Amino acid sequence: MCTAVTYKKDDFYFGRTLDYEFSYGEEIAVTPRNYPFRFRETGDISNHYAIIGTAHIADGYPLYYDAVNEKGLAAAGLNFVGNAHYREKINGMDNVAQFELIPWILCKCQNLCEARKLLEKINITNTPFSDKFPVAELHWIISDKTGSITLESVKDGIKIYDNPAGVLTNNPPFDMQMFNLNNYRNLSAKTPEIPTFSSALPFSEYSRGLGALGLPGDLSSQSRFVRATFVKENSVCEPDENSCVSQVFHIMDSVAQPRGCCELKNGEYEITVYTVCYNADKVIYYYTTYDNRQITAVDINRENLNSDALLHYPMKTGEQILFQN
Ligand SMILES: C[C@H](CCC(=O)NCCS(=O)(=O)O)[C@H]1CC[C@H]2[C@@H]3[C@H](O)C[C@@H]4C[C@H](O)CC[C@]4(C)[C@H]3C[C@H](O)[C@]12C
Repeated sequence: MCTAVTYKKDDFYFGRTLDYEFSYGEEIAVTPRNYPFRFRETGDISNHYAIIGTAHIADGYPLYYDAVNEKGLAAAGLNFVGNAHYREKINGMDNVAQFELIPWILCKCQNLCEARKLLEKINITNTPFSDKFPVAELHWIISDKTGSITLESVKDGIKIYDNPAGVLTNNPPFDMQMFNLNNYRNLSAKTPEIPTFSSALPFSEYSRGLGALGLPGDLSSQSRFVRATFVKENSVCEPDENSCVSQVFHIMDSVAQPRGCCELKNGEYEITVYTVCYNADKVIYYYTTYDNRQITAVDINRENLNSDALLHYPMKTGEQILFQN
């Protein structure tokens, strides 16, 4: 399972948890403006917006899972198993392989408005990167400070939804996730003053937090969608950078997976492998990993963005505990 969340304060933040039973060996990859991107069907792009994100690097190519470009446009791919459906090449369309989608959008578009326009002719193809990598069944959230959209390629064709929640998890399709929120419209951060259940019974306010009783606490995708949306919508924080970064990690912690609670058929456990929070305005990548809870950062502005050489930083995965005595 995975969850992506956006957060707007003075700056715009974009975060995601990557939940899985193993790691593909991801790194923080900075693609500078002159790195030549070779797209299988739409040609080469040798000059583009610089990109920072999480990627598995294969043969010198960044296979991005999530990323933001230097203009503040962000995107993330999340599992959409059983629903994602990609096609063969179609003449007259922009034929983009599933693994090319994030770089293709972030290379070309500086904001969500441009991304919407670009996606008008998209056909996501089932071309694998190589024999080593099966095509990943994903759907995507694409966001900037003005809002978010969800992109799904299903049997019926391409679906592009406005995403007013600014949240994405996994199955079911996005329109069903949004509809399901209706079932939780009574939830509140405040405890209701007057019980609506009955005026004849002696209800007591025996605990704080009663307003959100019924918020689903499990790890299913639909429950994480509701929970992340509720926590995000009720989130309160100061506008400075450290407070916002901390708050976005808190929102994502509300849907994180501790080892042991989600056992798979093969006896393995799904865990939150890493959590990333991008400041999309300042283009800084903040992350934690399952075993390294200290926030670590990579700032794109410290790199030579006019270069043509892909840069990558391995994630720091070991716990860093600060002893105070
Ligand atoms: C497994 C990841 C998604 C995690 C997730 O959504 N988990 C939820 C599980 S579930 O639905 O609830 O069961 C996805 C997100 C991005 C994916 C990677 C990116 O798409 C980049 C390449 C694409 C290649 O085709 C396959 C390898 C790969 C390196 C992908 C491996 C894997 O499918 C990743 C890492």
